[in-house]
Amino acid sequence: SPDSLPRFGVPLPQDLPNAEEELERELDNIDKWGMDIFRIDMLTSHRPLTCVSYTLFEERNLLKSFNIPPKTFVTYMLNIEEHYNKEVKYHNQVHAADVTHSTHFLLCAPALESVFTDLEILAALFAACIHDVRHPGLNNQFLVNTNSELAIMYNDESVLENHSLAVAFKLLQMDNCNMLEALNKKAVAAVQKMVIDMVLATDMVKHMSLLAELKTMVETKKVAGSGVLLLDNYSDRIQVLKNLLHCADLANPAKPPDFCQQWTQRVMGEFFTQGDLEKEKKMEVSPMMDRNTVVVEKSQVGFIDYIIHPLWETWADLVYPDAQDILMYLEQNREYYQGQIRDSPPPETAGETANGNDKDKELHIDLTL
Ligand SMILES: CC1(C)CC(=O)N(CC(=O)N2CCC(N3N=C(c4ccc(OC(F)F)c(OC(F)F)c4)[C@H]4CC=CC[C@H]4C3=O)CC2)C(=O)C1
Ligand SMILES: [Mg+2]
Ligand SMILES: [Zn+2]
Repeated sequence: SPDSLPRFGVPLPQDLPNAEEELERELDNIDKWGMDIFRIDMLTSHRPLTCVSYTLFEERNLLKSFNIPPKTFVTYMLNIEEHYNKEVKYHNQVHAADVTHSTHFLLCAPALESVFTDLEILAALFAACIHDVRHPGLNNQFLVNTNSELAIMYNDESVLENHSLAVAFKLLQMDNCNMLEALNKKAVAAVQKMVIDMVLATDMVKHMSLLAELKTMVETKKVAGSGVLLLDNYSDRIQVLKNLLHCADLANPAKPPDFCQQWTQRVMGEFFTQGDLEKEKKMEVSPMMDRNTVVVEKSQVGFIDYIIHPLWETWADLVYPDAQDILMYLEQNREYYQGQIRDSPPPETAGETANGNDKDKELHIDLTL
């Protein structure tokens, strides 16, 4: 019947004869880390978020469990997808679909089996879908420095993250978009609180404190007899979910090399666009955003060494041994970028400078001159 939904939630491109079977083949990998989200973006005429989220909610039986009418779910998700900015090179609907898929994969870890309730899983997937909606391709610092409407609205505090949350909950109230309408008030309030806590935790200014808490949790990790994590209070449960979404948001360097490199191209394209705008406005150009000075490969090695590897190493400890393959991709990508840095000096041996002098002696001489 005409009002029945397309099989994958979204209409497929007419000019691609076997789009449906191609898409089915890609979605067969939905439980795998290496699913090709870029191909799904192409096969769905740039609606990967609605397609992936609809497929995941169906696979996890969440539509039936929470009496979410499929039509309402798809209407809301298409609306959310429309509110991601296609002109933005990185923080667009493909990133949202990728983070949603990565969130699903991380929730599948055996160490987390039957740890989270369906309501918590719904909240985590929903948070991933909406976490960057209406992202302008500019970072919080820029919005604050330019006294933007948004920065004033949110008093300079996690401006983008607050904005995405407000837009997502506002869209829920539009005609036949309220996918949570069948949940009781208590459940809606619980989902809303978890989604807010998780999305606010994707602001990179929270990274170091989030990682410190995760490290503490790993050190004091309580495991049930079956090997699954024991999380017996909201604070511990939401802390794992915050870190899970943060890991999904920071998963690009831990993906297969060709996907990692596509994400890098996209994010540098977005960063350089902001850098150009900062130059135009005679502002100081933000780190890693000056297209004339940035060495992309060096930025990636630094990003992996300072941010990505410490986080993923800790996550891998928490769910040991479930994230070992992800760590392998991360180390492989780090070596790739390190190798791409032209005339990169050989790794220094301990205690010697490049020309073989002893570091301390050389430094001493400098100090006395
Ligand atoms: C300069 C250093 C030696 C020391 C240092 O402090 N940092 C961190 C840093 O400078 N940051 C922190 C992360 C910020 N950031 N960066 C993102 C991002 C995504 C994908 C990237 O490439 C590839 F994976 F696709 C990427 O590459 C990077 F090299 F640019 C950056 C987003 C992460 C989450 C939310 C929004 C985006 C966000 O807030 C940017 C500023 C260092 O990186 C190394
Ligand atoms: Mg964000
Ligand atoms: Zn994001």
